[in-house]
Amino acid sequence: MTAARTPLMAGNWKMNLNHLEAIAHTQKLFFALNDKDYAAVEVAVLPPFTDLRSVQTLVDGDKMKIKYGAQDISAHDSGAYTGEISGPMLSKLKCTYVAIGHSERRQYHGETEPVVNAKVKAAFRNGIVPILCVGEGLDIRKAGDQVSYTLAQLDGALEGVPAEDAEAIVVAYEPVWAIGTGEVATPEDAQEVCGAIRVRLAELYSQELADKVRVLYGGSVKSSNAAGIMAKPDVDGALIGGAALDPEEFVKIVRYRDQAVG
Ligand SMILES: O=C[C@H](O)COP(=O)(O)O
Repeated sequence: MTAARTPLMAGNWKMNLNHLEAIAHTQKLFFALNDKDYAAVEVAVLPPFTDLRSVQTLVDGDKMKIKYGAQDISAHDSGAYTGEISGPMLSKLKCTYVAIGHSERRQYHGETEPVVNAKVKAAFRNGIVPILCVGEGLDIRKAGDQVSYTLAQLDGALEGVPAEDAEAIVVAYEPVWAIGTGEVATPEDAQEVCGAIRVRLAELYSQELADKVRVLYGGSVKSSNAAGIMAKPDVDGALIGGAALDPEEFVKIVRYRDQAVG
C-alpha cells in the first residue's frame, strides 16, 4: 500500500460479546495498544448495537484512540421501521464507521444491491464512513468470475454516490468462501481483486480519488497471515472476524509489521 493511505485494522465482532464482555474486551485493548500502534495503524472495532454505548463511554472516558462503529445501519433516518437502527442514532453515539453489505447480511437478511446502495447513502448522510463489503462466493470463484462479480457489487453500491462522499469510503473485499472457514485467500488472490476495485474506483471517479480510498481484505485473517496480505500494494488493512474476538491476537494483527511475511 502507499504511505499516503493509513492502514485500517477493523475488528468485526459480529453477534458476539454482550455489553459487559465488550467493556472487558475494550479495556484489554486499551492496556495493550500504545501510541506507536496508533501512529502506524488505525484501529477500529465494530461491536453489536447493544455494546456501542458502553464502548463509547470507555473510549471517551479513557481518551482511547481506537475508533468504533456499527455492523449495519437502516436505510431510513427515522420512523416506523421496527428493529432498525438509524444513522442519526449511530452518529449520536459518535460512530466513525459502519459495515454495510456484509455477506452475512446479504445471505441471511436478503440485502440486495439497492438496499446496500441506500444504506451507503444513509451512512454518508449522517457523517458515518461506510465499510462497504463486497466479495464472491465459492461457485463464482470456481468459475473464475470473482473480479467481474465483485466489481458489479461495487458499481451497485456506489450508484448515485458523489465523489465528495465516495473519497471517504472504505471497501472491504471479503471472498465469502474465506469467511470463518480458515480458508484464506492467498495474498495474490487478495491483490487481484483489491487492485481491480481500485481501478474501478478510478474509472467511476478519478485516479486521485482511487488512490485515497482504503481497500481492506477480510476472510480468516490471523496474525500468522496478516503480514503477507498487507505486503500487497492494493491491500490497505483488514476486516477481521473471529481473530478479533481474542484481544491478544487482534493486537498481534495490528502489529503485523512485527510478523514475518509467510
Ligand atoms: O467481517 C469479517 C469477516 O467476515 C471475516 O471473518 P473471519 O475473520 O472470521 O473469517
